[in-house]
Amino acid sequence: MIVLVINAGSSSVKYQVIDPEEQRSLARGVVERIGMSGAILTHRKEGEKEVRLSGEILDHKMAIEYVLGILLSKNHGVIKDKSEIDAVGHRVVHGGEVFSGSVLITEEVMAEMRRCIDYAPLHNPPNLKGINAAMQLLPGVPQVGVFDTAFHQTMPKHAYLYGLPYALYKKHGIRRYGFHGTSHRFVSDRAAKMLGRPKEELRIITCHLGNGASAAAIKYGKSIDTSMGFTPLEGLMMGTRSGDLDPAIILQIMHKEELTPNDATTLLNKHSGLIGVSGLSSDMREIEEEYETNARAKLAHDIFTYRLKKYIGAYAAAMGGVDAIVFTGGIGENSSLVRKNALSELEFLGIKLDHHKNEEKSKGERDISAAESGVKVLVIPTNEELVIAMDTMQIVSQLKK
Ligand SMILES: Nc1ncnc2c1ncn2[C@@H]1O[C@H](COP(=O)(O)OP(=O)(O)O)[C@@H](O)[C@H]1O
Ligand SMILES: CC(=O)OP(=O)(O)O
Ligand SMILES: [Mg+2]
Repeated sequence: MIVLVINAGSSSVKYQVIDPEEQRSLARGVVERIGMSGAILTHRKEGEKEVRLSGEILDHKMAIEYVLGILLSKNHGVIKDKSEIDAVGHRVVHGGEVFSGSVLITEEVMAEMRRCIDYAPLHNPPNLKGINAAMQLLPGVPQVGVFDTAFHQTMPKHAYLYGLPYALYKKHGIRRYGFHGTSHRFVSDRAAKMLGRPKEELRIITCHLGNGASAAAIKYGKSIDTSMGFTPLEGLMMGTRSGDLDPAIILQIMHKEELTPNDATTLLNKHSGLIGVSGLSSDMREIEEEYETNARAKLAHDIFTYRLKKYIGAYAAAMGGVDAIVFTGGIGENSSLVRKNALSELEFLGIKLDHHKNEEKSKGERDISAAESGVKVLVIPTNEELVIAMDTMQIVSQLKK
């Protein structure tokens, strides 16, 4: 089986061609600068060198057309005919309260997704554009939606409601939804497998640390709390997003700096976090390069890890204990300094790193806890695209029955 996985953002489309039966990726890439001058397609066929093409790509449909073109091409392609694509799996960021699992995309599902636009005005419209484009370009091919919010639909009410008038929840759906669910689900399942224990027995804290970052408390296989909220802005500090702050600050800076709601949204989402504090970069690698020499880079890093530590403590409390902590995402998988600082002085919770293992530059799944640690500390590379392809395969094979 061949599944095309699509993650459509506002000006980019990431894609991957996956054989879910073999759990193998055949090709992957990204189209960037859609609708701007000088769009770029970066494509890599498995086992080959990356290629870059540029052109004018006006919209998401053209982007996916371009992608299909390269997938069919003689030199860099992986299929001979469009009909070899059995299904398309789409990342959809916001599924509201309607979607607690992946679904076959129908007209009704599309209508529900459109209703969720209000909740995720930055994310859902491009996701829908990607779906519409794929439907037009691959007519008759089943399309599946996999939601960032779905895995967190198991949170209890006391975890997902804010201390706001209850009517706002009823009227406008104001509540915590949580995101990165596909990743939290995948790495918590992998963690249980690594530990050789059923997930129904385990309390796991998963830390997805990429450009966006979130932590989740997974108790006995279910998400019971997570740090992102109504939108992906809440919780941990991120590359360009503030994470938690006193909401009164927003009103105050809008007033003092004469900002419109749009300006404030941009300030909090694009100019805050690591880049805002350091004035240097949103990229953790660049922050770490100057950790010893640049006080603001160190400060940004320290805020990042201090806040992560606080969430780990909070989620251990929320679950009445913790059996494993998982680090994933570009930062979680690669930064030994983030892992070391976030877990420092947590011995009282039974958490003890093996510093040698933490520093090892290996890729892949690994246990980096000390032998005597009561809590396992695991590094597990995430693979959201594989999960999307697997869910897509499962839903499509049920269709055939
Ligand atoms: N070796 C490394 N050390 C520290 N940070 C790293 C390393 N490699 C990648 N990162 C960081 O990972 C982040 C990107 O994570 P990734 O999961 O790829 O992002 P996205 O959320 O866009 O998928 C960046 O901040 C990058 O600096
Ligand atoms: C929902 C979200 O924050 O996604 P990303 O990490 O891809 O920005
Ligand atoms: Mg990622």
